[in-house]
Amino acid sequence: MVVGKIITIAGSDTLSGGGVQADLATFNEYGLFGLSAITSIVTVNQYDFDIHEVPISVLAKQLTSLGELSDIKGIKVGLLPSVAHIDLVSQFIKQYVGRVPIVIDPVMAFKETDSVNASELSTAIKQKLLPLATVVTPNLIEAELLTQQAIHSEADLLTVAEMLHKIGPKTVVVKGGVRLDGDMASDAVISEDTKKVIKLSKIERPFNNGAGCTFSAAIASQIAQNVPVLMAIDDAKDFVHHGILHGVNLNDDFKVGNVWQAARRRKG
Ligand SMILES: Nc1ncnc2c1ncn2[C@@H]1O[C@H](COP(=O)(O)OP(=O)(O)O)[C@@H](O)[C@H]1O
Ligand SMILES: Cc1ncc(COP(=O)(O)O)c(C=O)c1O
Repeated sequence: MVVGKIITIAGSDTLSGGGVQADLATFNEYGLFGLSAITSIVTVNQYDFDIHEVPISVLAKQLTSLGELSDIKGIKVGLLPSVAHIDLVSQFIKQYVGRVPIVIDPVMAFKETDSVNASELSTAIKQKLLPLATVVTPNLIEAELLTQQAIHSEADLLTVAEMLHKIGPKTVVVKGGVRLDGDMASDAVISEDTKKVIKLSKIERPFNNGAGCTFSAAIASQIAQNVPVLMAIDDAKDFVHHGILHGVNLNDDFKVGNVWQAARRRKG
């Protein structure tokens, strides 16, 4: 058996909740070999975090290395810290469009990102990345930034997902997650012939750092291996649910712990 190769282009999370670390762990669980280009290094403690951008020339060299590899099965994109990073990654993934699935997780909902920067990033993501995407997976705040619409209900999730679908991605998943009120973690799914909300019970233990990265990496892993996209989304939801349920406590002071990607396999 030959193991398939998949690429993540994302930030490094020093505490391994999200980012490249979550993506690689997820790819491994789905039987793929993950390769990575790092866009930024995120340092975190319980009070704050900082995004240290990787210079554009260094990201370009990583992408050149990855571009020389054969038989890539899919690409997942996470945190891109500036418009210049978005431009470069957009150029890179254009060569793969129509050949392999491309999953874009438009990571922007860092509290420290000021609104000017968020609005610049959001405009660039809409123009340069969403039209290239097989699947795009914004969380509630990112979907609000991308559409300038407030989201308060499942109906709102569906409305903004439809707005984002018109920009060009084949499938849109807007994640309500813990941010939407209610007992359920609900996500809206829109594609050409689908309009639905998927939901599982909301887990109260706050071990969901990395939930979004893990969810989109799980979708990418499956569609890279020809699983139909709607089945891949349902399975990714189950995968991340187990990961939150059996998440990793960092220390007693941290309010949030990490998703554990091996949870479904190890805990069943
Ligand atoms: N506490 C939770 N209980 C159950 N599912 C959750 C919980 N938090 C997030 N999810 C689910 O995990 C996935 C990732 O969502 P979310 O955490 O909103 O993304 P992000 O990490 O990008 O903010 C979604 O399917 C969401 O519904
Ligand atoms: C590099 C990086 N990307 C993305 C995220 C977002 O993670 P999540 O999956 O919780 O949205 C984080 C969070 O710490 C991160 O450090």
